Amino acid sequence: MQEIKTDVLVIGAGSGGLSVAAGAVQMGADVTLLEGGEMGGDCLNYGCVPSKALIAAGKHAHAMGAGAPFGVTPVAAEVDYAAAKRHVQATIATIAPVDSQERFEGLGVRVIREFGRFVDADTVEAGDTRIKARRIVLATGSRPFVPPIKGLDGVRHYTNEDIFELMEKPDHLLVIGGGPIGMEMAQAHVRLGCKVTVIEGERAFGKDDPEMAAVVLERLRAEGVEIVEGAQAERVTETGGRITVETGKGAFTGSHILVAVGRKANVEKLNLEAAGIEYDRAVKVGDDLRTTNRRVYAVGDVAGRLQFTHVAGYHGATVIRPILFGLPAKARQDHIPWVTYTAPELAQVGLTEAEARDRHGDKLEVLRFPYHENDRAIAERKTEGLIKVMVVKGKPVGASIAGAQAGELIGLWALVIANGLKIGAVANMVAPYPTLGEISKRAAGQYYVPRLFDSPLVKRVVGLVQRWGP
Ligand SMILES: Cc1cc2nc3c(=O)[nH]c(=O)nc-3n(C[C@H](O)[C@H](O)[C@H](O)COP(=O)(O)OP(=O)(O)OC[C@H]3O[C@@H](n4cnc5c(N)ncnc54)[C@H](O)[C@@H]3O)c2cc1C
Ligand SMILES: NC(=O)c1ccc[n+]([C@@H]2O[C@H](COP(=O)([O-])OP(=O)(O)OC[C@H]3O[C@@H](n4cnc5c(N)ncnc54)[C@H](O)[C@@H]3O)[C@@H](O)[C@H]2O)c1
Repeated sequence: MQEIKTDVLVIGAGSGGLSVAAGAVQMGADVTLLEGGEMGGDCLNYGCVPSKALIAAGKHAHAMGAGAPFGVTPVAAEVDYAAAKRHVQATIATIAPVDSQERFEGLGVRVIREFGRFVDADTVEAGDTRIKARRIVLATGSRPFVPPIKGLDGVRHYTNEDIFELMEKPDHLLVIGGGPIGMEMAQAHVRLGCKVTVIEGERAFGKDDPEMAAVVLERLRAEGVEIVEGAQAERVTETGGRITVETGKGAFTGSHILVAVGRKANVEKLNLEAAGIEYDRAVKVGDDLRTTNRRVYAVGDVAGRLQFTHVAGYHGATVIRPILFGLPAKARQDHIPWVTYTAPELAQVGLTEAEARDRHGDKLEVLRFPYHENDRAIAERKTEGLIKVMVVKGKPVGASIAGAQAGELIGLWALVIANGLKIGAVANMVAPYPTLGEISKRAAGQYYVPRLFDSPLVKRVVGLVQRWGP
C-alpha cells in the first residue's frame, strides 16, 4: 500500500469537488482528488448537461411545428431520436475536457481514480493508496432514489443515469415523479414525438409557487403531456412489453418507464463511522459546512441542502476560506436561485409568496407584472407567464418568474437579494427596449404606483409647485 500525505483531500470529482480542488491547488495547497466514477460527476454525465442538450433537440422539433402565427408553414418534424441522443453525447464530450483528469493534473492536482473509504478520522484509503490529509472535503454527490414500489425491481426501468443512453425512441414514456427531472424529460420527449404520461404522487413542481407552476403545467398539457397529480405509483407490472403503473387514480400503460422521484446521498462507500462523521439522509453539516468531524467538510448534494450544480460550486468556494486561510465562512441559502428548463421556464430565488407571507405577514408586498404586457414578448408570441417579487420594507426577499427566459431573468433578482439591495435599485435601472428584462423593471415600478400615483400628498405638492413654482 502506497502512503501519501496531502493538505486537502477531495472525495468526488463532480461540480463541488472540482471547485474545491481547482481553487485550493491554484492558491498553493497540495491537493489530492479521488473519483471512483466519471470525472465531472452527475451534472456533466447524467444531469444538467445531457438534459439541457436533449431539451435543445426538443425545442428544435417543436419550433418546426409552431411557425403558423409568424407566417411560416408548420411542418411535422421528422425526429431521429438516436441522432438527438448523439447530440447529447457530443455535448458531453465537448464540455468534458474542462472537468478532465488531464486538466486537473495540469493544474497540479494529484488525481486518483478510485472510490475513497475512511479508515480513521483523517485517513482515507483509495485502491492501493492510503492518504493522510490535513483537511478532507466530501463531495460525493447523490444518485437517483428508486423507491420500493411493488414490482418495480422486476421491470426494466430508467433513471437519469441511463435514460440518456437509450437510443430507441420510447413509444410511450411513463415518468414517475413530477419534479424538475420528470418535467424537463417529459417535455423533451413529447416534443421529440413520444407519448408521455407523468405520474405524480402529490403536486407537480411541488417545490415551486403553485401559481407559477400552473403556467408551465398548462403549456405542458397543451403540448400533449398527460400529467396526473395526486397519483402515487403503487405497483408496476409488465406484460408483453407493455408496462403498467397502478396508482390510486387508475392504471397507466406505456412502453418505457423513467423513475425521477428524488435523490439519495452517496454515503455508503465512505465508511463514515470510522471518521466519526454523522449522517442520516445526507451528511450532517452546519452552515459552515463542517461535519461532526472538524477536519472534514461536506459540499454539494451530499450535504443534503439545495441540490444544484451552482450550489455545489458555491459550497466549494465557501469551504476554501476556512481550509486555506483559517477564516470563518458560512453558506447561505436565502439567495440561491433555481430554474427548471421547461418551456416556459420556471425560476425562483429567495422566498416564494407563501413562505414570505408566513414569515412576514402583513409587511409583505407582492409586486407582479405579466409577460403579455411586455412588447418583446408580444413580438415573439411568448406572452404566457408573469413575474412576482416579494418585498418587505422596500427590500426584495424573493422573486418568482414563470415565462420565456425566466432562468436568465432571475439572475438580476439573485444579485439584488444576495446584496440586500432595495427595490429602488431595480426601478432606477434603465432597461434596454425591447427586452424581456423590462418585466423586472416594470415589476419594481409597481412598488411606487400607489406611493406616487395614488397619493393625495404627492398630488397636493405637484399642484402647489405648478401654481407657485417659478
Ligand atoms: C437529470 C438531472 C438534471 C439536472 N439539471 C440541473 C440543472 O440544470 N442545473 C443545476 O444546477 N443542477 C442540475 N442538476 C443537479 C446537479 O447535477 C447536482 O446538484 C450536482 O451534480 C451536484 O454536484 P456534486 O459535486 O455534489 O455531486 P456529483 O456531481 O454527483 O459528483 C459526485 C462525484 O463523486 C463520486 N463519488 C461518489 N462516492 C465516491 C467515493 N466514495 N470516492 C470517490 N468518488 C466518489 C461520484 O462518482 C461522482 O462523480 C440535475 C440533476 C439531474 C439528475
Ligand atoms: N433544472 C434543474 O436545476 C434541475 C433539473 C433536474 C434535477 N435537479 C435537481 O435534482 C433534484 C431531484 O429531482 P427530482 O425531480 O428527481 O426530485 P424531486 O424530489 O424534486 O421530485 C420528485 C417528485 O416525485 C414525486 N414522487 C415521489 N414518490 C412518488 C411515487 N411513488 N409516485 C409518484 N410520484 C412520486 C414527489 O412527490 C416529487 O414531486 C431536484 O430537486 C434538483 O435539486 C435540478
